[in-house]
Amino acid sequence: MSAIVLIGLPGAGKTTVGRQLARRLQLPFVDSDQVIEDRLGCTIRAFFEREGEPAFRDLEEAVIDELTRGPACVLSTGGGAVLRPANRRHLRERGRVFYLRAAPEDLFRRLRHDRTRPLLQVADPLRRLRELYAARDPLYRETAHHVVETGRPSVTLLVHRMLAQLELDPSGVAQGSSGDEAPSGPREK
Ligand SMILES: Nc1ncnc2c1ncn2[C@@H]1O[C@H](COP(=O)(O)OP(=O)(O)O)[C@@H](O)[C@H]1O
Ligand SMILES: O=C(O)C1=C[C@@H](OP(=O)(O)O)[C@@H](O)[C@H](O)C1
Ligand SMILES: [Mg+2]
Repeated sequence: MSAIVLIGLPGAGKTTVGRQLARRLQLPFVDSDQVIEDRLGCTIRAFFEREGEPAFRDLEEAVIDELTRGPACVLSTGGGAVLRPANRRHLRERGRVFYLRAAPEDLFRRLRHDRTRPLLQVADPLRRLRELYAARDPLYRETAHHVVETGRPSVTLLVHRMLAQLELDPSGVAQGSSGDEAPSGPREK
């Protein structure tokens, strides 16, 4: 296993939880959005506005391919990483994937003053989050090995729960039902 991967909608806590999880596991923390911003030399929001979403997705796909081949790490992705089939395959086959799930209303509460998320700079961001949830929840579930409910628990508690999952199943091989396994069929590795 090379990467412990966090996926989920904007505001789910991928960056925040991933950083703390990496610290606990003494693994490097990598955020694919941060890698992209470092390479671009500008923010993702600025790049989205200048070049459009498809150009961002091309870059994101290349970065995810590269990072999932790299050394062991905790890898937090951008919320749209699961849109490309190649990303879904690479993340699931090369990593241990946690879907951080939260309801659109919780995400809206966390992000309503955040101006860095390009897809949410619209008149009705809650409606947009509901649309994103409807479109992407099946893709997150298809990609994930574990689903973690993130609406109420603190970041620290979430990290504890993820560490417990990793201890239950350290090899990445399914060991029967543990209550929060993603119902997405047999493991592929
Ligand atoms: N479990 C949580 N409880 C409360 N606030 C959270 C939780 N997880 C993340 N946050 C807050 O939500 C916001 C978005 O978190 P972030 O890590 O940037 O999400 P993502 O990377 O998934 O978009 C941040 O302000 C963060 O502090
Ligand atoms: O949901 C998305 O499509 C996106 C989410 C962002 O990351 P966060 O999930 O960390 O906001 C970032 O990758 C980009 O703005 C696109
Ligand atoms: Mg993030």
